[in-house]
Amino acid sequence: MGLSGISLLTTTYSLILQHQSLLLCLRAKGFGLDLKKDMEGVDYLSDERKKAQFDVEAMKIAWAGSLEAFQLSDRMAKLVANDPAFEKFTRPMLGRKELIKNTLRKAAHGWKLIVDLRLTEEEAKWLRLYIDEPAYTDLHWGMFIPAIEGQGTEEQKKKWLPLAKKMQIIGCYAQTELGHGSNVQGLETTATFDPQTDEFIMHSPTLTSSKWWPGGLGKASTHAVVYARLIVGGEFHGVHGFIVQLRSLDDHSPLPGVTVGDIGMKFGNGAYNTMDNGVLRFDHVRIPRDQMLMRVSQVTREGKIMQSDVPRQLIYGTMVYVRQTIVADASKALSRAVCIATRYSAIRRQFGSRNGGPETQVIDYKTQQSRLFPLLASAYAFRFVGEWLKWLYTDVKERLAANDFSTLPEAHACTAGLKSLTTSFTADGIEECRKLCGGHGYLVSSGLPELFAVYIPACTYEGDNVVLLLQVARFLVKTVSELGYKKPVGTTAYMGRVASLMQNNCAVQTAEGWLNPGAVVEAFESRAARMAVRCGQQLAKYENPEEGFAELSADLVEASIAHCQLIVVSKFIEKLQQDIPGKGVKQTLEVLCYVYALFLLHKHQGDFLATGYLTPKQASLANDQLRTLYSKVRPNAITLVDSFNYTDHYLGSILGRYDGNVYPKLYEAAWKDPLNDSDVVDGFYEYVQPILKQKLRTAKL
Ligand SMILES: CCCCCCCCCCCCCCCCCCC/C=C/C(=O)SCCNC(=O)CCNC(=O)[C@H](O)C(C)(C)COP(=O)(O)OP(=O)(O)OC[C@H]1O[C@@H](n2cnc3c(N)ncnc32)[C@H](O)[C@@H]1OP(=O)(O)O
Ligand SMILES: Cc1cc2nc3c(=O)[nH]c(=O)nc-3n(C[C@H](O)[C@H](O)[C@H](O)COP(=O)(O)OP(=O)(O)OC[C@H]3O[C@@H](n4cnc5c(N)ncnc54)[C@H](O)[C@@H]3O)c2cc1C
Repeated sequence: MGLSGISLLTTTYSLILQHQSLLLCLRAKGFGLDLKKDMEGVDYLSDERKKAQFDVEAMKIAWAGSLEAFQLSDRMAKLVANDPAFEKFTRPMLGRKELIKNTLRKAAHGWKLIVDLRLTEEEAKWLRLYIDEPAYTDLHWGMFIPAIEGQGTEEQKKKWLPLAKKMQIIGCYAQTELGHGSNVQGLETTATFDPQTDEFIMHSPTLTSSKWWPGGLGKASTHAVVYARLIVGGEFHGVHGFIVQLRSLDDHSPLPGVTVGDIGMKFGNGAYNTMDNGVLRFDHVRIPRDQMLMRVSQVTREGKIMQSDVPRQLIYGTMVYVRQTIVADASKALSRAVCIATRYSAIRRQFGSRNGGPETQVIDYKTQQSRLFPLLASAYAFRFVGEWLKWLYTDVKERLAANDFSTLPEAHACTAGLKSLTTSFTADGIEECRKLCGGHGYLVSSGLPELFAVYIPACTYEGDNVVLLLQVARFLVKTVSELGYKKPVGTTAYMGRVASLMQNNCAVQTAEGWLNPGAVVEAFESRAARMAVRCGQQLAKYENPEEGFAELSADLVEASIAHCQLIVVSKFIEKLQQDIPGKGVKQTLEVLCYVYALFLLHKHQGDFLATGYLTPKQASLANDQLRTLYSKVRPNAITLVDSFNYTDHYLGSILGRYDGNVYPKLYEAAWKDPLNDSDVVDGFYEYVQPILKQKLRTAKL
């Protein structure tokens, strides 16, 4: 018997096992048989795993970034998965109060582990990821502490950071208000200096000045960094951050003049409802002068404003930091959804049975591949661009500490643009994964609805994605307008070759011609440069640049997307120029890199054609190549998602189980639903039976 014969037999056998275990479960409900007799311990995806053309263990390390990073992440994943305190299956069924209490309990347990096991900051971040539940601690560690680190003076850091890092105070980041989020300069909360008492008076003068949204504010925080209009001597001196105590450290009650609470339920069950997003109002609350974060500007005892050499934009610095972390998190959320959809697509069969043989695995349908594999490739692309962005941010942070602010504008543009690009794509990608799983994807037990609900606000928080792309557009327009006298550097260096990028057209003649990193990068550079220059030319027609910018904003957003996609493609290609050990690892990543680039090229071919860089024939060759690439991904699909090294606990999905034992577990889970605790539903006798028993007086229905 040939290899294919053996494989057919094994597949058929796996299928029979699945059907057997399903039958056992069915009987379990109907005839009282033991559910445990389902095929626990069988790996239904083992055939798929045998198809891998690369070393999976080496790919896990490439995905993690290094052996050490892999080991660290793996240790934390197992620590969480093996600790019953972090169970999360019941989460979507909890009421809000229970949900929040449950989250507080988990956060306390997580903190205890951090202290008892003396975990490093890096380990704590992985622990948080695998606990997989948004909590007030995210804002405390992710925004309150970074705001003090970035905007506080040495003295302020010395006073507040030890308290915060030992969690003797809990802080949040209170910027957004009911009336303003995007427009930070439009905030209405006031901080008025009182020279008599050497204090600031924090006040909420209008309803719309109420702080609204800050995570951790609603119920947990004792303190906040509050962004408010600085008023000294009756004059407005811009928006600044102030450390304000909100609740008593004894009994947690709000301090006098402070009104604080939760803003209410958000989208989905469980999901982001584990977070106490809050509302906050001040009624002339006094704080000492030294609680204004004073690295950027200082207010003296006499009420003088002193500006340091630090640019004003540093007040927005915490957002740059968090946007960078959000890019790294996009690859985690997308890869998680893709892992679920890929494994399930290999288990799920529909149509195509011949002579009583097995039906076709849905992953073998070309349409399924053309929807799923670009998402898989994007997860890897975002992982590598996130790695690069972390490096960029670390570099900027070191420079800022040394008062070198030269790279801040580029860091702002990159973090804003990539945050927008990766979160929008990931949110859409998770929903696509749900659809790729058919009906079962809509079940909470697939893990996808909650993942979607918890993820989508990433398109809004830390800057609405369109508002952020407009920031990138400002940066691009400025770069284009300075081309005559200033050499562009960093991610806009390609603009320095704008003349040739505008002139030279694509030289690709065959589908294989697209398997060339130079050709791919040049295509993305030309498209981005041409779109930015075109916007610049259009803008020049307006007398008032702001009016022109507003009028052309939709085109400017598209130019920003083109620029950001170029960054992701280039960073993937640069990654592949590094040494990546392991049999077949680099080759497999090369395939994914081309899938990512050519998928984008196909999706946005309108841009490439309209800018005149490509001919329709060349665009069509790219699509031909894409089809070939999908066939190369297919045998590696399962092991590519195994390489994320996600535990079943983290995935939280029956469809995405490592062993592929989907049907029995779905069936079992259904019977665990509280609705199935009794055969006759609560309310039947009051509301259903009377209808059944009614005697209709009219026969017209
Ligand atoms: C269990 C135990 C656990 C243990 C702990 C473990 C550790 C856990 C760690 C967890 C980490 C996770 C952290 C992540 C959590 C994520 C949760 C998210 C919660 C959400 C928070 C928020 O949403 S906070 C609020 C965010 N708000 C915004 O983003 C507002 C968006 N708006 C703006 O950014 C701005 O207002 C603006 C940029 C859109 C406009 O501002 P403005 O009108 O002032 O500016 P201009 O357009 O005129 O620009 C002026 C000038 O400034 C430049 N610029 C703008 N922004 C920046 C910037 N950020 N940095 C640098 N420069 C900037 C701009 O380019 C202009 O420059 P010119 O040179 O003048 O052109
Ligand atoms: C889950 C969640 C958690 C949050 N956590 C915090 C937190 O911890 N701390 C905090 O301070 N804030 C927090 N926020 C608030 C968040 O930062 C803001 O909601 C966000 O910055 C968007 O601002 P906005 O709500 O004012 O949107 P808006 O600006 O009102 O956006 C509404 C629409 O207008 C469009 N728009 C706005 N301005 C422009 C423009 N100039 N040009 C074109 N279109 C425009 C937008 O694209 C969008 O379509 C959180 C929000 C959410 C959803």
